[in-house]
Amino acid sequence: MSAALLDIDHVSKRFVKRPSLGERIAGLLGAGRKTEIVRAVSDVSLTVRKGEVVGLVGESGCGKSTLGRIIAGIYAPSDGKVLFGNAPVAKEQGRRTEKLTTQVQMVHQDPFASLNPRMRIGDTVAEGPVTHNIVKARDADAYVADMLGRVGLDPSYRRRFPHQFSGGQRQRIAIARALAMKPDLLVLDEPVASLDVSIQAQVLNLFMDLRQDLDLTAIFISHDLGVVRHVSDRVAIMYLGRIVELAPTAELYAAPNHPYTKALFESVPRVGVGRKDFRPIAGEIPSPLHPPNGCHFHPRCPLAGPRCKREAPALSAIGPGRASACHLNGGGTD
Ligand SMILES: Nc1ncnc2c1ncn2[C@@H]1O[C@H](COP(=O)(O)OP(=O)(O)OP(=O)(O)O)[C@@H](O)[C@H]1O
Repeated sequence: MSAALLDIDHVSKRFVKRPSLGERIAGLLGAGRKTEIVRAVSDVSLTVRKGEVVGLVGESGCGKSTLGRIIAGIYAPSDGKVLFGNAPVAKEQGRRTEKLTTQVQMVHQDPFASLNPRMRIGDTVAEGPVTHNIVKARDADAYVADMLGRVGLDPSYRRRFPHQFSGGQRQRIAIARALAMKPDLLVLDEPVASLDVSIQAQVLNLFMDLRQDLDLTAIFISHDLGVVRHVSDRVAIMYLGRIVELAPTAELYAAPNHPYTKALFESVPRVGVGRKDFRPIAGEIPSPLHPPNGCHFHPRCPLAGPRCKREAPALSAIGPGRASACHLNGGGTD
């Protein structure tokens, strides 16, 4: 088994949500909202080995992007630490977060928003590697041409602007930009969610090819269980800021353990004319401003007992390489 490359150690992230001007004025009249704390990520620990792809799955708002940004050094955690090759990925400088490594790169969901519309894509791809002395300015043009070729784009496209590309091509450019930094770890945040299904398959296949060619390690964030199954070696299921289940992909899909994971699988519509064999998860995701006590999933869990309301279950081993955070696995729910 290869060595740990990334060590996420008891990481939490809280955002301070301040009231808007209107809410502050309403506050003066006794009806406003106070400053509140959003608990986006709560006490997450995860180790990722070199060459591994770990999928991060969960419903909207469960903290996937926030965790991804912490791993990429864009946000500093409120508590805990993220070590990449035994060194921190970021540190806080007053109110700013300073990223300390170029070896972790992130690919964002919306390739149009993440590319500067006024820059030729060749300059966009070259900017990071030249700034960080990964390539000399005089060699940048050939370097960019090589990177575009790797992601299946014609190298002559480097003189074009982002608006001249389709969504799938823009996502390839975003991947080329990240790869140009010669990263050891990629964090891909919903990289295909904004693309048509047929284009999604092309970008996923590109990722799989690059993974093999470059021996990439990656965190692949998605709400789509089908996509994650295709690309990941292991999967972490998140619910309201916590990892509730972690397992090798094949085992998770064959036999999910946590009631939330099971509910998530059952909520996925399956292909089949006139079939109605999916069940949406009952109830709403609670707000991370006021997460429920105990197990965060208990208000929606068909198996919850009194203990689930009072005590948060720890993410504990349930078999080799598998962990789940449910009282049903030990001690019961009473
Ligand atoms: N900068 C921020 N300030 C305040 N709250 C934030 C900030 N970023 C995220 N949040 C809140 O933190 C929670 C987790 O958000 P996050 O984007 O990490 O979830 P997600 O699982 O990636 O969801 P989605 O798939 O919709 O992006 C949400 O309630 C979100 O509103």
